[in-house]
Amino acid sequence: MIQLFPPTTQPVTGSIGLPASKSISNRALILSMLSKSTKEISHLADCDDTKVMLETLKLDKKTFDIGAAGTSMRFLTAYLSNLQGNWILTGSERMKNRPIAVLIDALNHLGADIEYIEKAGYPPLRISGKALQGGKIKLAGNISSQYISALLMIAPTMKNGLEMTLEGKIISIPYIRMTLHMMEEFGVSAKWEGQTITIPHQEYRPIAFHVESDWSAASYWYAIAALSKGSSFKLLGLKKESTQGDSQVAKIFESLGIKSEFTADGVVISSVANPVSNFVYDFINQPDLAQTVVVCCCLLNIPFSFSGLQTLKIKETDRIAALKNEMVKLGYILEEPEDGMLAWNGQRTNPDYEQAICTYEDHRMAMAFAPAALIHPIKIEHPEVVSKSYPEFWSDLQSVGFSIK
Ligand SMILES: O=C(O)C1=C[C@@H](OP(=O)(O)O)[C@@H](O)[C@H](O)C1
Ligand SMILES: C=C(OP(=O)(O)O)C(=O)O
Repeated sequence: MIQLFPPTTQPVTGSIGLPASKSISNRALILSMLSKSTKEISHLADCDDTKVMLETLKLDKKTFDIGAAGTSMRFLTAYLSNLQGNWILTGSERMKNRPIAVLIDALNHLGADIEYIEKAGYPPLRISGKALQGGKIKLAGNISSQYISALLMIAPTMKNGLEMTLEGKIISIPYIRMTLHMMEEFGVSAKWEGQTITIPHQEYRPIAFHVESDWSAASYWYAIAALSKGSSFKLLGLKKESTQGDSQVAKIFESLGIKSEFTADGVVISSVANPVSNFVYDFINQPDLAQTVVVCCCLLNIPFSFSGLQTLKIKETDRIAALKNEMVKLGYILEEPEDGMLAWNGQRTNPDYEQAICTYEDHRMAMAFAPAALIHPIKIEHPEVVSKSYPEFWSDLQSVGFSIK
């Protein structure tokens, strides 16, 4: 557990070399394998979720423990089911409770041979890999876009390609677009019309690839800027025109008083204006920003009504329950008016600063609550969880004057 203290001098300023995007890194690694590329992937993420991907893709074992990495589990399931050999994929206790049936049913329908080792519908998985023929499938588009990205990436390698029809409301769309965009960079084209994505059989082209910095990681710096009037940070390696849906954080925080100015090597963010007095937002396309914005709005005393949060229950933890449990320790009472929503009407209770914030093996719980140190005394349990996506998070905070005990 750590106790986090704010910088003694404010406003806070600094230049932050953000981590590389794990979403882009993990796609680049799969696409690089599929294109048989020996070319460099530069600025590859150095986080747990990418390390486990790199380790597994060495294929020097038969059983791989994927830990808590959702993208790695889903992308590797599709990749290995299409590759000759017998493989076992397992993961953390939480991973064994994150659903994967939609992906397994789709792959098995395409001719894959994947069995559940413990509980039906969840990892661990036994995969008898073989070249898949491809064809037509239908699958739910409203549970996790990672199943869709996993299937899309192997699609052009299958003899008959893939025609995928998505059922229900499609969630996390920017991540699907990111996959298709990167596949295009690796030489493969796709057609997306309505609910159907079609990818004929094609060859991937090996290319050198540079990974952008992570816009989701940038969100914690936006929150710090919003909570410390007059503060300013340069966030290195971010691009305005990004395939990352979480680049929308710049727009979201405009409502919270933050200006974003793009330069050749990143973005300069500064707190310049007063925030809105009430905030309504639909996070369906940016689920990973929700925790940052929920915590930040409470701390700014801005009542909110947020929707599009239905997928938060099956991420690293049930993030809706975790936010409600932990915000109350700081004295904010959140409500869940209906499934997929979280709201705060300004209702407060006495905070209990003796209670540390629990992080539930969720990196984003630790990082979303860290900015709270600017307003409340705060202790955070298991701060090491940040290594899932942002290993240098605490040292970056220290570099701008936060202290940790
Ligand atoms: O494809 C990706 O890189 C991701 C997709 C999203 O998951 P869902 O599609 O399950 O919402 C997101 O939450 C996750 O952190 C990364
Ligand atoms: C949901 C996340 O990751 P994943 O699903 O890849 O484990 C995340 O990083 O917030």
